[in-house]
Amino acid sequence: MQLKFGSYPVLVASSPEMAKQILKTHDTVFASRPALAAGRYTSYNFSDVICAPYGSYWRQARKIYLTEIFCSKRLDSYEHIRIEERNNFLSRLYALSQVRVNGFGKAIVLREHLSRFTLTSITRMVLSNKYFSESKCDDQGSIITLDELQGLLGQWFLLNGVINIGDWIPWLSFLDLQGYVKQMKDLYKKIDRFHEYVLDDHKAKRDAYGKDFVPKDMADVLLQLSEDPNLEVKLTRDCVKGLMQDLLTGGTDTSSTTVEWAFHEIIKNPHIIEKATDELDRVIGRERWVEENDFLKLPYIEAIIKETQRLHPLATMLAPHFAIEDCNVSGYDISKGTTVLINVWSIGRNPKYWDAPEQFLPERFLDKKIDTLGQNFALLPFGSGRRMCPGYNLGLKIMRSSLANLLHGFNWKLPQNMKPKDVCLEEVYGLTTHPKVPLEMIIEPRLPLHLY
Ligand code: HEM
Repeated sequence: MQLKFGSYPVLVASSPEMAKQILKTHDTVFASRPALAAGRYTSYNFSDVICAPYGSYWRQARKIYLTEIFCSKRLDSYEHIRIEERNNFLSRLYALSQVRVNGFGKAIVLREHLSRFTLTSITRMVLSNKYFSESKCDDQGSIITLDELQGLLGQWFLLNGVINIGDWIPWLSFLDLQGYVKQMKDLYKKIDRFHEYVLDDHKAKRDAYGKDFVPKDMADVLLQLSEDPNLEVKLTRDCVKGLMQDLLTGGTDTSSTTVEWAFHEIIKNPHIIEKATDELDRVIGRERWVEENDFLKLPYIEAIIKETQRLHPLATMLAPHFAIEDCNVSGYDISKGTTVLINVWSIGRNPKYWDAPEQFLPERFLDKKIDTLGQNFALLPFGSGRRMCPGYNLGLKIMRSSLANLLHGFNWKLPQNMKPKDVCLEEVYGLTTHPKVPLEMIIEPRLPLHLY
C-alpha cells in the first residue's frame, strides 16, 4: 500500500512476499532510515545504530556490535550477571508473594517487576551497576534512581514512536505544533547528563589502570574502540554515547514487554500454563532454577515465545526503512526517498500463512522448525537482512530465562474478581507496542523455599 504522509511517500508492506523483496532482494536499497527529528535530537544526531542512515558509520558500528558486543564470548562472560539479577528478581517476587491483605495474597503488577529485572540486567552488562540507586540518589556514585532511568528510556521510546508533523510537512517544523521537538530536546539534556557522568567515570578508571586496563562492561569496550586509530570512521564521544543508548533502549523494553504479552495470553489459556509447568517439572525438576543451557530442552517454552512474537511483535512495523534509490519491487515503482514500513503485525495474523491466526496456539511451533531470525518472512519479530536486530541473542536469553523461571517458580492466579476472559489484549501503539492494561496477578511459590 502506497500512502503520502504530508509531503513524503510511504509504503506499507503487509505480505511476506513484499517483506522479502524489501529486506532481502533489494536489501541495500532499503537499508537506510528516514532522518526524523527523534534521531536528530534524542540519538546524538543519528550517532546510534537504530536511527543512523545506511553508510560507513552505520556499517562500522554494526560490525562492532556483532564482533565485540553481542559475540558469544562476551555474552557468555556476562552470564553470572544475568543469574544474579534473575535470583534477585525471583527473591523479590517471593517476598511479595508472602504479603497478605485481608487474608488473601496481594496482587503484583507484572510489568513493573519485569521492566526492573531487564533494566538492572542490561545496565549491569552495559555500564556496571553503580550509577543508579534503588530509591533516592545516594553518595555511592549514583546520580539517578532506577525509576528515573526507566522513565527516561520509556520517554525515548515514546518520542521515537510519535508521528511528528514537522517530519512530514517540513515547512511547519519550526512551529513544533505538537511540542514533541521541545520534549526531545529536554529529554536529550537529561539523558546526556547521565551518559556524560558514566563516561567520565569509566574514563577515569581506565586512565588509572593505564595499559593493564581490561574492559569490564560494554561501555569500556566502546571507549577502548574510540581510541583505536585504525577505525575507518572515528568513534567520537557522541558516537560512544549514541551506541550506549542503543544498548540501553534496545535491551530493556523489548524483552520485558514480550514476556508481559506472553503472560496476557497464557493466563487466558490456563491449560498452556499446565503444559509448560509439566515440561519444566519433567526436564528441570523442582530442586533448581532454569539455566541458559537448559533452553534447548524446553521446546514448549520456546513455542510460547514464538507464538507471542507472532501475535504481538514488539515493533509492529519494524523500525522505518528508507529507500536510497529508485527501485522496482514486484512491478511497483518505488521512488528514492520513500519511507517503508513492514507490517509484521498483520503478516503474523494473515490466514493465508497461519491456521486459526487469531488463536494463541504454541503447539503450531512444536513439530515444525519455524525460524524467527529473519529466514521466514511470515514471522519477523527481529526483522531480517542488514537492519535485523543485532541484539536478538541477548533478547532471547532474557526472555527465555524470565518466562521459564517465572512459570517454574510460581503459581499464577488472577485476582478474585477477574476471570481469564476479562484479561485485556488491547494494545498501545508506538515504536514498541505494549498491553494497554497492565496485568495484576497473585503469585504463590511452587518450589522449595530455600531456592528463593
Ligand atoms: C525481545 C527482544 C528484541 C526484539 C523483539 C527486538 C526487535 C528489533 C526490531 C524489530 C528491530 C528493527 C529491525 C528493522 O528495522 O528491520 C531492532 C533493531 C535493533 N535492536 Fe532489537 N530487539 C530485541 C532486543 C534487543 C536487544 C537486547 C538489543 C541491545 C541490547 C537490541 C538492539 C537493537 C539495535 C541497536 C537495533 C538497530 C539495528 C539497526 O538499525 O541496524 N535489540 N530490534
